[in-house]
Amino acid sequence: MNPSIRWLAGAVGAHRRAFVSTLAANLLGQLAALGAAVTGAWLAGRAIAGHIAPLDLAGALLGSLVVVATLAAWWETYVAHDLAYLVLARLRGQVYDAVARITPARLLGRRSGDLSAAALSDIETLEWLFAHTLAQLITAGTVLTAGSVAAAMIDPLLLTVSLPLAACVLAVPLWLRKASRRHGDELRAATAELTADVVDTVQGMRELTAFRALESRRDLLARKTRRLARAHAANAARGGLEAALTDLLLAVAAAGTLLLVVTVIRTPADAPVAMVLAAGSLGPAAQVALLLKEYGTLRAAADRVRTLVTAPANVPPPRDAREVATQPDVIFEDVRFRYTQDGPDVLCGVSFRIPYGRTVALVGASGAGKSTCVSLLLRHWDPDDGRILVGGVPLPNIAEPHRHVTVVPQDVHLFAGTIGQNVRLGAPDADVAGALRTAQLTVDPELPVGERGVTLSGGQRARVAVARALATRAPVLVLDEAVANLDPDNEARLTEELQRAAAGRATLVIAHRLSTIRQADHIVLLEEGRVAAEGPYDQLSERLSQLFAAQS
Ligand SMILES: Nc1ncnc2c1ncn2[C@@H]1O[C@H](COP(=O)(O)OP(=O)(O)OP(=O)(O)O)[C@@H](O)[C@H]1O
Repeated sequence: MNPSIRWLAGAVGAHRRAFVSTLAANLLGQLAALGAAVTGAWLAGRAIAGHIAPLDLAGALLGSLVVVATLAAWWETYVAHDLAYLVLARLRGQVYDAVARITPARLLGRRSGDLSAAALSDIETLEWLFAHTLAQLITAGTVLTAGSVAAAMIDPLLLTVSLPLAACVLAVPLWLRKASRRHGDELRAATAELTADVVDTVQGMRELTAFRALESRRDLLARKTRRLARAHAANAARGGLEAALTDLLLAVAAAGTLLLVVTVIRTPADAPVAMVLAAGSLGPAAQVALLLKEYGTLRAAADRVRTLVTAPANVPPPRDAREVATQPDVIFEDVRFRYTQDGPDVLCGVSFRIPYGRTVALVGASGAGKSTCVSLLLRHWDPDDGRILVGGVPLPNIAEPHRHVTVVPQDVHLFAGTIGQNVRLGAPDADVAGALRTAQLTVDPELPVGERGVTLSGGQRARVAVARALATRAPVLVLDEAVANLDPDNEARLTEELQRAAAGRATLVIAHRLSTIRQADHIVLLEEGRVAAEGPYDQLSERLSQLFAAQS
C-alpha cells in the first residue's frame, strides 16, 4: 500500500468507534442483501417446483432481510460520512498546524494558493477514502468469502467460472494502476496550480488593473483551466475504460455462471440459489474495482496532504525553558546565518546590543541583512552559529518568545474585521483606545477595515499595526520600517510617541529615513552581513549621509 494511504488509514485509528460502526453497518447491509438474494432465489426455486406459499417463514425472512439491508444502508450512509468528516476535521487541524509551523519563514517552496488547495480540495477528495473505501474494502472481502464458501458447499464446480472472472475484474484496476497514478498526480497538481493562480490573481487585482494586465492574466487562467480539463479528460477516459472492461467481464461471468448452473445443477428448484451464490463473488469484486478506480486521485491527494502535515518545523520547539528578565536587553552574539545550505552567508558574525529602555537603529544598504536580523529575533529561523539572547536567555530556551518580542512588520496584514479586533490580535484584553492614541490614530475602534485592511490608507494601516504591537506590552519592540508610509509630519509625531513608548522597552528600529534614525540612541551599520560601524548618530553622521546619498 502507498505510504501516504497507509498513513491516512492510520488516522482512522483515532476514531475507532466511528470506523467500527461504519464497518458493522456496511457488513450488515451487504450480508443482509446477500441473504435476501439467496432467500428470494430459494423461494423462486420452490415456486418453480410448484410450492407457492408466499407468506410462510421464508417469505417473512426475505421481508425482514430487505428491511435490514435498507436500514443498514441508511445507517451506513450516516456513520460513514460522520467518520469521514471527523477524520477530515482532524486533518484540517493538522494542515493548519503545519502551515503555522512552516510559515512565515518558508512555505516548503509552495505558493499560498497551493497550500489552500491542500487544505481544502485535497482534503475534500479524501472524503471518498474515509466514507466509501476503507470499510467497504474489508466488507467486500468478507462477503466474497462467505458467498464463495456457501457456493462451494452446494458444488465446488460452481466457482470455476465466477472466481477466475472475479479475479480478472480485480486485475483491471491493478493493470491500469500506473496510468491511474499518473492521472491522479496530474489532476491534483493542475487543481493546485489553478487554485494558486486564482488566489494570486484575486490578491493582485489592483496591480493587474493598474498595469492593464487583465487580458494576459485571463489568458494565463484559461491555459491553466485547459490543463485541468485535459487532466480530467484523461482521468475520465481511463476510468471509463476500467468501467467498460469491468462490465464486460461481469457480463461474461454472469453468462458463464448461468451456463454452468444449468449443466451442474440437476434439480431445477436448486438452480436459482446456486446461481445467486455462484455469482455472489462478482458483486464484491465489481465494488472493489469501482473503489480502486479512484486510487490514483486518492493517492495523489494523500501524498500532497502528508508532505505538508509531516513537514518538520523550521525551528525546534523551545527546550529547557528559562525565566526571562522583566526588563530585558537584547544581545546578538556573533550571529551567522544563511537561508539555504548551499546559499551565501547573509549574516557573517553580527554582534550588537539593544539595552532595555533604549532604541537601536539598524541601517544598511538594501540586502545588507536588516530584515534577516528581525526574522532571527522573531525566531522564524535559528542562527547557524552564534546566539541571540533576550533578558539573558537564548531564544531557543524561551517558552513563549512572542510574549517578550513584538513587531510592526514591513508588510502589515490586517484581517477582515474591526480595527479593535485587529489591535487585540495578540492581547485579547488590551486597552484598544490607549494603544490607538499612542499610535496617533483617532478612529472608532468598531470601524470595519475590510479584507487586508483595504478601507484604510497605508498610513492608517501602519498605525493599526503599531497599536497592535504596543497592545501586547511585550518589552522588546521591533519596528521594521513602521513609519515608511507616513508623511514627514505624521512620521515625526508618531516617532515622538514611539520614543515615549520605547522608554519602557528595548526597541530595534529599521528605517530608511535619516529623520527616524536620528532619534535612535545607538546606530548599527550593516554592510553585506557584517557590522561595519556602530555608535551614536553624531559619530556616524558622515557614513550615514554617504549611505543615504547613495540610496537616493
Ligand atoms: N527567504 C529568503 N530566502 C533566501 N534568501 C533570502 C530570503 N530573504 C532574504 N534573502 C536574501 O538575504 C539577503 C538579505 O536580505 P534582507 O531582507 O535581510 O536585507 P535587508 O537589509 O532587509 O534589505 P532591504 O532594505 O531591501 O529590505 C538578500 O540577499 C536577500 O536576497
